[in-house]
Amino acid sequence: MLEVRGINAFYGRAHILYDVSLNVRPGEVVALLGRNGAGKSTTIKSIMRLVRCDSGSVHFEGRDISRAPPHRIARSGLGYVPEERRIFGDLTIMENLEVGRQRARDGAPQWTTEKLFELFPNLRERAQNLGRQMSGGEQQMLTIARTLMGNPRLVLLDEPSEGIAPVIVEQMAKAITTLKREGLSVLVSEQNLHFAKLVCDRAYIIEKGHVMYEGTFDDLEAHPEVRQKYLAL
Ligand SMILES: Nc1ncnc2c1ncn2[C@@H]1O[C@H](COP(=O)(O)OP(=O)(O)OP(=O)(O)O)[C@@H](O)[C@H]1O
Repeated sequence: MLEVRGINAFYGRAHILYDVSLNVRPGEVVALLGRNGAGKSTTIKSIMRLVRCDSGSVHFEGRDISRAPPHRIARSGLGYVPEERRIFGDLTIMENLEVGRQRARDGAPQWTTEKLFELFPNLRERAQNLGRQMSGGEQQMLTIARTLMGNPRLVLLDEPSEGIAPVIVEQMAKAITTLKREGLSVLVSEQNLHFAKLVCDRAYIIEKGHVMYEGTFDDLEAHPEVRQKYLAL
């Protein structure tokens, strides 16, 4: 479904990702784990072509999107939820959702505002409030909901649990499990191993721009030295 092969990414002259490869199969929720600064966001931005990549390729549903502009990639059914929750503070929650609306897509769950309010009940209560009046956790939910309004087949979620209260993290985990049940594929970048374990089928670990591990959470459980080396703070 999503196949990243050997990408090298750069900010200016700084080489950040080294031959990063990973894949997400249809219906899978896959974690990209790693410490602060390991290269998780850069990997996700590289898939969306928001960062310069000099080699390798990205295929989405069999099509090479390595040279496509970001807006074209987003329109092809690949949703992106950035870490820095870019909601519109002067628009209501309802209006924020409308901004994300795209056509229905074959093979993708179809979202309405009503269905999204079932997924994130907090948003329903505050549908007419302005974006800027919401808490960090609610803004995170809104960013995900707005992306879902585009009816994507796969979503890239950049650190959804970062900086939000534990009770909201739990709601987020439940929501992602529902997305999986709806048939959506997800690549989620995370530092929170507990959260990732709750929602993901398997994981990649990235460290200093290199993929160092690929496997299931049971494998990871059985190898505390891997967790210690690449994930412990
Ligand atoms: N715009 C930028 N210009 C230059 N270097 C950057 C830029 N953004 C990130 N970096 C560097 O690239 C490396 C990878 O950063 P990245 O944001 O991908 O890490 P991350 O794993 O997502 O961590 P975080 O949890 O901090 O987001 C870091 O060394 C970071 O300092």
